[in-house]
Amino acid sequence: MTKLSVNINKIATLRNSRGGDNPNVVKAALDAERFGAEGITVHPRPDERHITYQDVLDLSEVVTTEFNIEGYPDERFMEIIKKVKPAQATLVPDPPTAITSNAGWDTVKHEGFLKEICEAIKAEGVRVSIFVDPDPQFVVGAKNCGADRIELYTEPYAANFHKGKEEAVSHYVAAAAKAQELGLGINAGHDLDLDNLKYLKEQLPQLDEVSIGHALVCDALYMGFENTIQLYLRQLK
Ligand SMILES: CC(=O)[C@@H](O)[C@H](O)COP(=O)(O)O
Ligand SMILES: NCC(=O)COP(=O)(O)O
Repeated sequence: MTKLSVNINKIATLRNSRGGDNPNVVKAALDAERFGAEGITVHPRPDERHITYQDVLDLSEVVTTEFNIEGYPDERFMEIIKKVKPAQATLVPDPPTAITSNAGWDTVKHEGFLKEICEAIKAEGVRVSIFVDPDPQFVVGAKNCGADRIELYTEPYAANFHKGKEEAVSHYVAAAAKAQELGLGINAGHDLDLDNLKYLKEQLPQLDEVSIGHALVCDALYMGFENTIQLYLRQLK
């Protein structure tokens, strides 16, 4: 079974745009869970452009499905992971100025750093997922770093889906096979949507979790939050 983790970053983007508390991210998370979401994902970035560190603390008090906190493992990220102890921490290599996540880790080059981070997070009883491009060498590297799971960076899949879905998904099939061989859990995320999700799931039936935010929130503007979450869940059945 592949779980749908709803990333609520963009709810916070809308809230921050007016400086108030509407929409309220805690309400959005609770509603998402009520509508069927099997996890809540947030990505507190150093500039707090959307999810703030206070949001993370507030959400940790109420989220009852899997809470997944994504981010670059700097001091502040590690501090919040140790304080909140979410179900999962997903390590992303984003520099502070990145407009969004645009690559996975080079887990070979950064093995020493990531190994220390994985050890520290796992010591807190938190599952560690490392965000990687669909390259078997980086999957092996994630295993060597001590990760429990990988998260396959699916922007290239989404970008090429309409040009040729078979070719676009082929790298992910190979990377997922390597992960399964190594006993790593398999997550996926970034730019997944109602067009490309079902095929990814069909080709990667062993997916543990997809985390989806931007397209889902955009779809919800037209189709409603509850209906949209139900539509995404149906792509995973
Ligand atoms: C790691 C990942 O792909 C998502 O968390 C992405 O980083 C979303 O971040 P933004 O919502 O800031 O675009
Ligand atoms: N890890 C991916 C994520 O949480 C959401 O990415 P996106 O759907 O906002 O592109």
